[in-house]
Amino acid sequence: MTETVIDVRDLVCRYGDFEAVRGVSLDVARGELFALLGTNGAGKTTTLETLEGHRKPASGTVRVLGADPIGERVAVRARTGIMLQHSGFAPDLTVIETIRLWGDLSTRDGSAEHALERLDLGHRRDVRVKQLSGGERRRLDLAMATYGDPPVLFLDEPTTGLDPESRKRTWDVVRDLLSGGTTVLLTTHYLEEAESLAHRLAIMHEGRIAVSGSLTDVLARRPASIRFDLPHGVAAGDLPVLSGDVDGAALTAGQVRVDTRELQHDLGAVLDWARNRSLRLSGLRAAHASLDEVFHAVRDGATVNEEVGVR
Ligand SMILES: Nc1ncnc2c1ncn2[C@@H]1O[C@H](COP(=O)(O)OP(=O)(O)OP(=O)(O)O)[C@@H](O)[C@H]1O
Repeated sequence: MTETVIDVRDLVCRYGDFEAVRGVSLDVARGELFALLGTNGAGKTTTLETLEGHRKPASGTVRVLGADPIGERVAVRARTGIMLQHSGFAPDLTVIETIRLWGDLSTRDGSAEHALERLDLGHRRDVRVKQLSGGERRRLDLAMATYGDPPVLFLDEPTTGLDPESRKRTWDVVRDLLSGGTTVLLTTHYLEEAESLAHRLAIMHEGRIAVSGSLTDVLARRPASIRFDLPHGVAAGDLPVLSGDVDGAALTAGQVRVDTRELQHDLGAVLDWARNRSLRLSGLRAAHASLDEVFHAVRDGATVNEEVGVR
């Protein structure tokens, strides 16, 4: 049986009269990475802050390793690594002094050198924090969050501002931690980060989870597409009967664009049709919806309140 490490039930958070989180439920199993995506102001950071014990829910429950992050703060903090969206460093301390200070404050045992090496910061150990690049600071943040190998990590936009190379290096570190059994809840604005790392994900919009599940579950919320150029001499009425919708305006312009929930069936029908007529379909493309398309549909309100795949 999979062990639930992070459990959020019907979470509501308010800032004064404003309801920033409006009934969010999610769970994350041991060794799993759950990515929380969403529009600006969707409530991702607020959700994360309640799990980190920084914010008291207006209602609902949050549990980390079975404990209440506020009521059992000391026990939970010792076992969670937190990477905030914005962190404050003492600018005149060196990198190694910063992480050692962190180690002294932490209730976890760990090695400052190991934490730095893991994030490829060993060669920067004697540099003052104020001299680090933005990307190096972000890596120092992650080194501090992962100091002493906590079993749970909360990462709030860990790769924002990193160049693609540094981002990929960070992903490798996160993958290593996952394979060692670490449980991760991550927020990000980079959809490819969620595609690359997440076992499951949710897209939040205006305080609610609009859609969640595995990547396959989430992509299945939007129709797949089939595209090809209308072959020369073929009339629109000659096209095969498909379960999906054919875009009439595109057809007038000589393009066949079909949005379908039955990709395999409709693609098979198109290929059979072309083979029987010895037609060559130029520009043929068939694809599931992308995460980007699902995200935009959520932002535009198309799939809000259609949760899928929540265990
Ligand atoms: N301290 C605060 N006081 C009042 N409103 C706040 C406060 N912090 C956040 N909010 C509001 O709550 C909502 C959720 O904010 P939150 O930071 O959780 O969103 P987010 O999904 O993390 O956004 P982003 O992707 O932009 O970081 C937003 O409308 C935000 O303006």
